[in-house]
Amino acid sequence: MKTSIATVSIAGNLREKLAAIADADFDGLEIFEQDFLQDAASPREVGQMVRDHGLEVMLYQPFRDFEGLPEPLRTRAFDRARHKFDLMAELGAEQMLICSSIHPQALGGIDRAADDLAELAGIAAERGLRLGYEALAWGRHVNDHRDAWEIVRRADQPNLGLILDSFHTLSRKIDPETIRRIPGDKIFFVQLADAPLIDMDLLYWSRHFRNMPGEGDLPVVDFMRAVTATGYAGPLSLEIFNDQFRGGSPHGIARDGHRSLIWLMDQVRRAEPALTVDLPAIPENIRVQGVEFIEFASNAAEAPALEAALRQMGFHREGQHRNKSVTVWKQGDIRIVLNTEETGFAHSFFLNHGTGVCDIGLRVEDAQATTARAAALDATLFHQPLGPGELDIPAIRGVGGSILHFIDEKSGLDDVWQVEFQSTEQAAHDFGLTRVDHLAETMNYDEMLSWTLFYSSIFDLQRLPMIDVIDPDGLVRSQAIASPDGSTRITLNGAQSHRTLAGGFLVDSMGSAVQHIALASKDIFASAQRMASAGFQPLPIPENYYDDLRARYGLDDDDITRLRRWNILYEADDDGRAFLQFYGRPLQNGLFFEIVERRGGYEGYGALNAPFRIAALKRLMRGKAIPRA
Ligand SMILES: O=C(O)c1ccc(O)c(O)c1
Ligand SMILES: [Mg+2]
Repeated sequence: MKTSIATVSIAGNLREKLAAIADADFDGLEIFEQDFLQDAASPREVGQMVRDHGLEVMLYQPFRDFEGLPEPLRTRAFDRARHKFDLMAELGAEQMLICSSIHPQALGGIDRAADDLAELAGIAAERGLRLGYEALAWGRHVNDHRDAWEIVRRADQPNLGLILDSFHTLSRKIDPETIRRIPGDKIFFVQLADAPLIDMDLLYWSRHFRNMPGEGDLPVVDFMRAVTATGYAGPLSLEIFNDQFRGGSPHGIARDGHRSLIWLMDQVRRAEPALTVDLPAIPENIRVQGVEFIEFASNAAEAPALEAALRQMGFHREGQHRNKSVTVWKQGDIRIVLNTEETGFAHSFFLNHGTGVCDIGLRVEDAQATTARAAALDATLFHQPLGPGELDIPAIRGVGGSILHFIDEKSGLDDVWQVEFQSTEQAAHDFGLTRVDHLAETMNYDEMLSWTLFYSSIFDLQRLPMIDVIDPDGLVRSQAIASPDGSTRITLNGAQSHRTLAGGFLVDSMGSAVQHIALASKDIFASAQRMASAGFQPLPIPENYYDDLRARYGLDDDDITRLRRWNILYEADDDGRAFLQFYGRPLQNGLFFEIVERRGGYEGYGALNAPFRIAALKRLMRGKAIPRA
């Protein structure tokens, strides 16, 4: 499989783009005219720069407003094309994209367009160049790949073919199955882009909101299945116009793009096994069976506050690491690891971010298969020297400088608690907390798509619709991803301003990701009561909230009294499913715990309650001197 990306898709000047594209392992690129005109180097030098990076110029684009023009515009359009052909020769580009005309004077007619393109193809053939014709979704006369194909077919020139772009086809809801009828060798180039489903003007949508395959809502897998079925064997090229990407990290965006293409073709192969996909075999999306552990990095001065908070929530110190200053705290199926080592990864995390979650252990069926898939999807494997008797647990780098470890039963990695730890305390009691319900990770808004793609391409984690969380000082967008059985849930919260609670956390923790940890209770009222008697102080929720709640759900006085008594927030749907939650007070760096109970399989996360929670936290934090849990 040959991969390519249009220079327009990433930030930076042309040289930065080339470096990032080469680094991300693409085979080639589409040179966008603008990128190249802005560079000081001559076309010949630019061509050499591309080849010096080990890349190939796979397409020169775009050539606009060519077909269907009346004279004298028609002659001028041919002159313009000749000039571009000269330039392409210098650049070493053999193929040009012609997009369907939007010229106000362009005349319609399939044969007229076919005649113009056939004549131009003749001129291009003398120079050994190929032309590809693409239907823009907003083209004046041609805006459907079926019409573009009919024009190419009638023009009947060996060096004239069709260019398909998933955005133009899918944004107009044209059935991608229609592509299967086109001969693969007449498709000269394939451009890929996804996009979120937003009802807006096609041109505006295309120029600002495209994103990588798998980051949006368009049926890009169906599109590529149809393309693959034609026998098309040319490059797969990303052409992403996106406002955030233009200002993002060139390397990060290029890596995401490469990842998205591998994800896409892996999905194509799984959806339609009869197709031939030129991609090495990789394990399928990894099913996550839950969170095995959450590891905090801390130090001797800060750890006691966290230990006190754990005790107040009903955890006991179950084990002490045999070689290291690491303890494990347990309740139900929840394990929280506290690492106060003065060397190694956790320590460097602590130095960078302060006390925070440096490592998450996920339960999987096969840890080796997990890192194999992650590596194939361009994730970075993580290793650290092992101490005596320690297990080699596969790991990769995750969000916010943290690590993801993979624990399986198959290779005995789930024995780590017996092998590496000495048992210290027996459970005297528990407060009814059973498992990790979800982890809430905070990031800059601009990084959300990237981390969503990271999780959903490697794992079998599905995106729920994105929601807006209203912070009094700005908007936070929240993207939940969850395993199909709900055993693993992560919310990715994108902060657009440092004045939001989430944004403030990013500043204070120097970009740490896990801002809060939600633990599931089997009976939230019982847990709240027992935690309170152990000294746990919940986040106080104001009276107004409960007045509103009574009206919203028609709850009776007893219900309201009980909820208010324990500062529990409530959300429900029309089918009687409900979500109950309360929060602890922020610990070091603003990290906090949440206790939740899901009734009847409720799938949400309390979005309606989030503004109340945020306001309450901000009131507390403004009062400074945050009581330590
Ligand atoms: O937005 C545009 O003008 C434009 C240009 C060239 C393309 O290949 C495309 O898909 C869109
Ligand atoms: Mg295109």
